[in-house]
Amino acid sequence: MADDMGDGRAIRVVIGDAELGSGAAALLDELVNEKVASRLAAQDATLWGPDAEAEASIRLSWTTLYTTSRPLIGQIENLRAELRAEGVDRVVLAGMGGSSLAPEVIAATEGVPLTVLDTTDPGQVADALAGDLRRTVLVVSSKSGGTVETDSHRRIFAKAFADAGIDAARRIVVVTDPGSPLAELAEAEGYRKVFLADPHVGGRYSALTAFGLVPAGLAGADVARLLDQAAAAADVLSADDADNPALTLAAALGAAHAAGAEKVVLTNTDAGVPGTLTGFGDWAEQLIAESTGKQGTGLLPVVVEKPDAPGFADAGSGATPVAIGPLAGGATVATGGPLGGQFLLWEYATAVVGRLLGINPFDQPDVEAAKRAARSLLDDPDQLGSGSPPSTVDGPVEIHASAGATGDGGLTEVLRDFLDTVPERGYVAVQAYLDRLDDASAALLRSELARVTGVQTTFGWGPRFLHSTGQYHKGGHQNGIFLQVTGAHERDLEVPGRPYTLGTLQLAQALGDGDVLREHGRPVLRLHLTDRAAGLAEIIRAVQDLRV
Ligand SMILES: O=P(O)(O)OC[C@H]1O[C@](O)(CO)[C@@H](O)[C@@H]1O
Repeated sequence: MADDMGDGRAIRVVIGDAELGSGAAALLDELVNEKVASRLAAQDATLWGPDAEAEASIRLSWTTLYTTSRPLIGQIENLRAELRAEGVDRVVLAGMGGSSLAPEVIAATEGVPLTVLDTTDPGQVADALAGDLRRTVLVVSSKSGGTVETDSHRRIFAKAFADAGIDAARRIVVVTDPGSPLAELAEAEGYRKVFLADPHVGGRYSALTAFGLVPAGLAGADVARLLDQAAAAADVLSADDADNPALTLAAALGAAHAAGAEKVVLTNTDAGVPGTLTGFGDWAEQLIAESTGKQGTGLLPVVVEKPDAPGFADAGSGATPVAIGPLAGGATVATGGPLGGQFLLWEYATAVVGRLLGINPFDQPDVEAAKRAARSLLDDPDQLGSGSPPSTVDGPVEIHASAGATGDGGLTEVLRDFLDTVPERGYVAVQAYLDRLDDASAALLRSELARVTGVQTTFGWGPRFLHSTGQYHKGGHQNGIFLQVTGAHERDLEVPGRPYTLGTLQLAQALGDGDVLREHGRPVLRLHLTDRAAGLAEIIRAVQDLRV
């Protein structure tokens, strides 16, 4: 157990299962003897073998961010005070994956309002635009400076500010890497402020860089405290000691994987308690999936709603139920401690799991394929159309069946055929290219499908998941089946300066990723909702009918 962290909660990892504990103990000895923790803290790029060394040598600065990010605190406070003095107190963040997941969990955990745009759903973006623009600052966050979703949001908001008679340049703040196209553009456009992040930290390890701290800090989160929490955890996480919580977590997950448990089911076991890490699973999901899901191996994170949700206590031998919070609800592993410390805990542990699995935890080789496929569809709008014609229609649901699902019957039959294709120890992935606020009921599909099938089931909002579990779907264990849900748009939005609308981009992303998954031999079923609310209700009913 680590030292107390000042707020009464220490960074800790507990293994609550004897068999898993003994498997982990052997790995733990190995990790301690090989001095993996101290070498990681010293940013030793040789830890993942010669193939990963070049990339690792420019990806390890996250181990000392609790020190190197300190100068940001004053800059964020000053900008926040300036904006407040101008009556600007609504923060909208445009950013995908590592450029939005950390600030979202920081803001949610601290209870400060932050509107996150990590979607191409026109309705969701239109709702964000409908907020009070006079009080709004847009933070545009992108390491590469070339992410299409984020660039689209910037274009849409810049025009909306201008249309409302607001000087857009004064309302756009940029976080990016030095020398990126976005950094250049921000300078050319005279945007209010550019925070240049440390380029030696990858997106999913960037929680404590400007990517995590600027949007959350502008929204009112106490980012200095976050760095204090990470600093307080640093010594224990870098110690070559069997009590090191990061080594314990890595050894548990590594031992579980070696025993066939390639899925990690995550849930909060202290939801509702003050200080609980709200939404932490979604951040950890990207870290784990993009870091480990490659070369046909990896850990598949399955984020579930609560400890008694299907897939957790009944995780089965193919999955490890991990509690974020106290060991409860059937969890075999639990992690505890404040947010800043847990960011660092999971980053250390994931990097160490990468070494145990023999992969490079700092690249994402399969993400680009889906981006390429979407781009080629956007370049050829004829091919895109509204997608190929449905194989059949059941009320408000158009069924686009592929291998394994005949599409001849109604929705229930099609779903039954489709679900029959899941391999033993496989998983079902629900991918909803919808509005995560207005179409929130889509998320019920995860628990309903998991309950009916008894199979581990993930849920992701598209295109957000493409920057998270999307890597694992193509690069990890090839035993997933994919249920895509797309929907008609009541309203669409032009992307200024681009020949496509947001709705077209959203559809291209769904179809493009579907094509890539099929190329990998994976079954894909797309259900298109001509009426979103009625269609979702219909799918949920059809899933429930599978029980009989
Ligand atoms: O910050 P960027 O460059 O816009 O990238 C966003 C996300 O896209 C990815 O590069 C690939 O999905 C993630 O690793 C990253 O967090």
